[in-house]
Amino acid sequence: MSLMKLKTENLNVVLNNKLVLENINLSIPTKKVTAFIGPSGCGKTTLLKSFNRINELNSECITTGKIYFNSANIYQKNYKLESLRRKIGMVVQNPHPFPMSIYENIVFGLRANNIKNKRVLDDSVEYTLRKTFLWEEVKHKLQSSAILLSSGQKQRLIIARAIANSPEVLLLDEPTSSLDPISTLKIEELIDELKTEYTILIVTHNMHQAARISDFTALIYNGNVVEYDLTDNLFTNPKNKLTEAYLTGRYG
Ligand SMILES: Nc1ncnc2c1ncn2[C@@H]1O[C@H](COP(=O)(O)OP(=O)(O)OP(=O)(O)O)[C@@H](O)[C@H]1O
Repeated sequence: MSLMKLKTENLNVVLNNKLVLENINLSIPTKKVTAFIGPSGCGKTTLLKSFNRINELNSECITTGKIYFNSANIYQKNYKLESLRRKIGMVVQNPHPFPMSIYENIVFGLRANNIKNKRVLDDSVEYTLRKTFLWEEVKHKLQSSAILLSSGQKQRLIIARAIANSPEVLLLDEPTSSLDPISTLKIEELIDELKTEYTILIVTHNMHQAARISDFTALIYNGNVVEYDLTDNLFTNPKNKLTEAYLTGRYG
């Protein structure tokens, strides 16, 4: 378990009376990139959102089973959700920074935690912007509105904002689907850099992207894990006929 950051055990998710995820058993290794691929509607995003219990914001969601995070079951009663969501940050498809300055976007979570020391806030802004390769691009305009950044810069800012909360895990839900090829490449390089410090789970529609950036891949189909393996194995030597059919474009 020590090399595993997250582990699901018989995870089922029902949304509005529909069984969306069925008996998911996955171990997610620490400081690796794990990709979830599969056809539209198969349950990838729901699976991603189960790792920080965001699904529960939908009152019609019923989750059963367990997810261990650092060996504690996050679905146990009284698990502290606020700390869970700080430690497991999430970045979604369309980058929407808060309508405030670049600086304030990044320190938002710190301020919410009552951190007021200017030096600490400044350091966090510089550290996270350097980490996301944005510092040189924005250091002269930290007080400008984040809304004015390009889409690719906004997505890196949102990753910087997640990192400012000192997470252990980053959940990325199709983080490049609205970006141009150059911005996509920058995010992919960033993910490669970030995995030295964080455990990364990514949902992507783009199989080439999964093959390029992930260490492990799970193919989800109809709410089930069809195959989960090292990305190289899954793409070059799939064990399941369904995986082979999906990878060769015969369905999905
Ligand atoms: N709030 C909801 N109520 C009922 N069903 C839902 C709800 N949200 C999602 N679903 C259904 O759950 C299934 C899985 O959705 P999910 O968004 O997890 O799939 P996905 O694989 O991420 O899809 P995509 O690749 O299109 O984003 C779909 O059939 C979807 O229609």
